[in-house]
Amino acid sequence: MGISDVVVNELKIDPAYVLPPEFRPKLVEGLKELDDIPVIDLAPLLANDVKGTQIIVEQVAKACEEWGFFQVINHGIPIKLLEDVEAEALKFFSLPLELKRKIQRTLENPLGYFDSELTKNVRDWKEVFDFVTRGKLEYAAADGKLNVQENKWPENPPHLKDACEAWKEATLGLAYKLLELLALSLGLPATYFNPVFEKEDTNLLRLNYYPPCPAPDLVLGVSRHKDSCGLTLLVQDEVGGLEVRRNDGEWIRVKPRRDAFVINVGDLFQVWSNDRYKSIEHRVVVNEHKRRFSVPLFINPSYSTKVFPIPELLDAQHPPKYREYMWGDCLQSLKNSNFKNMGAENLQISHLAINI
Ligand SMILES: O=C(O)CCC(=O)C(=O)O
Ligand SMILES: [Fe+2]
Repeated sequence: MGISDVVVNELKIDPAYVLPPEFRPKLVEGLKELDDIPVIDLAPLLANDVKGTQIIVEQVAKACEEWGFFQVINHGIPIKLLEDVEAEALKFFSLPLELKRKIQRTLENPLGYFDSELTKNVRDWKEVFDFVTRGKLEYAAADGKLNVQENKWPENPPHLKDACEAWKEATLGLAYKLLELLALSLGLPATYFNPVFEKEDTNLLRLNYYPPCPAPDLVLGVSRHKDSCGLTLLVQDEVGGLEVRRNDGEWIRVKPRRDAFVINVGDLFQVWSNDRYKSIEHRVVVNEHKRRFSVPLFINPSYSTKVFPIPELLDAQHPPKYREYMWGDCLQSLKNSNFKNMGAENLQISHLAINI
């Protein structure tokens, strides 16, 4: 029995949470807070200032090339909407487990409450509540059968749904503005991505609740991963814990800002941009004393969307680096691997890379 096993036993932590030593977080020491991810001020965009918006587009391009992550401020979304979501979420996550499990995620329907998500086959120190922004997911499975997965709202607290719906409306508006900035930053027409996301999107909104943890050096709130989606818009509370892997391999803590959204491009933008933009690994460190909340919105296309490098960005010097894949396959693989240990990685875009 190793030292960490003794600690795990003494702390009575389920070993399913405990990371292999090479993936454990370094706490405090080694934290590079000075080198923070870029912060982009959206005020000129909201004021329809054309010149100012052009500067934002350039900032977005640079941030996506260098970091894959940035924060936006002056985004126009009232903080009150977030406070309402957090207050209702706290009421929900404080309920006894058996009540929360009434709307538990299942293999058939991945929406609702879940406290046993796996990332990289290790259990995350978190509880989540998931819902899709369309109210339900509807798609034809591989055998042609129609699959319908409806949102599951708890009876208690009664206002969770209203608070989440108001948040959803506001953040979807911001997401569409960001998609336009991303299109422009790649030299494409502003509305290039709209058709991909307007029809039958599979957007997911998640409430992440990270309880205090007696052994934050042995576990993670979310293990290292890349978001397979198009775009993630995330708000976090003041506790902090989100870490982003810089291109030299160093983990950088994102300084929490109440007035900001943390934005990252997911795997879809890496493939569409043919590697110009990178989907970056990130993880969540938990806190011994404080609980933490975060609310990510994952912007996803329709189930049947075919994903491949954008032809306008390719030429003889820039041949495609990825084979085409269907977004729905990715979604399915992710759903299964989050739910149980498949003994292998879920579908990654690196599996689709063309070796040039
Ligand atoms: O809680 C956070 O800050 C990040 C969560 C995350 O990366 C995810 O849910 O994909
Ligand atoms: Fe993530």
